[in-house]
Amino acid sequence: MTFNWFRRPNSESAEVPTPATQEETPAPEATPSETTTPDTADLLAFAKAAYKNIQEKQVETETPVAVEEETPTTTEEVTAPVTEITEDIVTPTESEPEQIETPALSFLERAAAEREAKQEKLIASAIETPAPETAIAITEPEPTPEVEVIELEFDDGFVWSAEVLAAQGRKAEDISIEEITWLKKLRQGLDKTRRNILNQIKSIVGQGPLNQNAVNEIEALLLQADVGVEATDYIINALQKKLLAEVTPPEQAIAYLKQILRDILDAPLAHKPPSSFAPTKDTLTIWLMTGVNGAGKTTTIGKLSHLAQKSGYNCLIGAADTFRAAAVEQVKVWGQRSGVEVIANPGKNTDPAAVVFDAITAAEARQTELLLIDTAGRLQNKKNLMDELSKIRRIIAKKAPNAHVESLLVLDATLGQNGLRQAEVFSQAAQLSGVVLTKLDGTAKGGVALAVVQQLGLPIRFIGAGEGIEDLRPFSSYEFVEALLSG
Ligand SMILES: Nc1nc2c(ncn2[C@@H]2O[C@H](COP(=O)(O)OP(=O)(O)OP(=O)(O)O)[C@@H](O)[C@H]2O)c(=O)[nH]1
Repeated sequence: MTFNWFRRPNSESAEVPTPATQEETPAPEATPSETTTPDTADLLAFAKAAYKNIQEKQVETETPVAVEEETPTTTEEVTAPVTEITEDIVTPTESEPEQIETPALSFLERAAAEREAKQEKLIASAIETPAPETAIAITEPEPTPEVEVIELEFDDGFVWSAEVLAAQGRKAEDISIEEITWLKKLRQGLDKTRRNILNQIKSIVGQGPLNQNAVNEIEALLLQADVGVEATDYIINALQKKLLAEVTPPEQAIAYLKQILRDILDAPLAHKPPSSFAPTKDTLTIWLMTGVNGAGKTTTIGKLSHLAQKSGYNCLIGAADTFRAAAVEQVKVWGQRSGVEVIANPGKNTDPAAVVFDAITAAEARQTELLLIDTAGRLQNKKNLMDELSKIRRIIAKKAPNAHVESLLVLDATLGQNGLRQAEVFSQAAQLSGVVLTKLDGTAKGGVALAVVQQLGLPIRFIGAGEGIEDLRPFSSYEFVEALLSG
């Protein structure tokens, strides 16, 4: 059965109820790990049962259990599109009615239908300037992405990951090797932040009532972890309220600290319906991917398209970062790797809105459920960026009025507070609805996640913890905080 990562039981968008998540926790004393987690011996038994179950499944299927690929170093080897269609794009006019054919046809028939549709000039759009180029390239993916087996090991990381899943009410028989592998990666990725800074905070908080010195120390450590001034103030105030007033046993104090961090991370979702974010089957969802060059936008699009494919969604990529020539090539490489088609316009200086237009046409013809759109990371100035993004939004609103649209900002965690300054420009330009935090592996600035949420008021939707195609998953505040403080 296909495992839907976007609706994973312990992710925010889950539809499956979790018996003891942080949202349902009335007080810090009753966090998942304290209420539902059995004692250590039981947890070990749980981990062993999960391990045995995964082993048995592996024997049954005799197929590789996880995917991991080398990041390609050059684009040339794989960029040649399998199919390239060159055609005239008839510039749509404002006055003509919109008619889009979405038949279930073979690939060639669909391509012909698209051509015909355009030739008949039946498509209206909000493109203000005509698309200068006259060719659309559809990079068809190779049939199956490469796979590589990941060894199943019953090690410390496995036990920790199983414990985190157990604490969220998961059953040993439902746990997959991929979930374990991801949690191990997350824990490893946050290792530096945890070791350098948060372990010290944990030991101070665990020592009993906070005196002023302890408060000052915690404050300095949080700032070092790039938690940011606002989130640090919030944490300190909340800790002081609780820990100055009462004598709290160390475990409870730490549980309280974890609760505070989760509260910050979950705050932007407080008034949202739980399943509002995951793509819905049989309807079109469009995610506009924004962010400065180098943040990991292209890589994220590749990883998301792979995740969408394996979660059972029809996915398509629109290469609308036409500002930088190499960006289109890079996105094509990722399309090849994840087995997802890329809609691009091969000419130079093409209108990104025209690419979006073509991508939506293709998405409608192919019954695409998730369309990922790459956008330019750098334009001459903020106004250009705003103009371009709003033009893209207008095209989407006109051409796909029923699509569910989200705008995600890709942020490089290693930049810490500097990344946030860039983020503010995008948040003014792009009507952002969430953040993808990349490169959490190997940085000591993992605390920036808290700053992002507190300062931008945006939820983190995905996190990246490595360069491989499997190294990005939906964000879970519970798992993140556990990896940060108890990994
Ligand atoms: N360690 C690590 N590296 C990452 C992660 N995500 C992306 N990268 C690396 O960051 C670099 C930049 O990623 P890109 O996806 O090319 O970034 P971009 O934002 O599309 O930038 P341009 O390609 O310049 O437009 C690449 O070397 C990626 O492999 C991550 O989660 N962890």
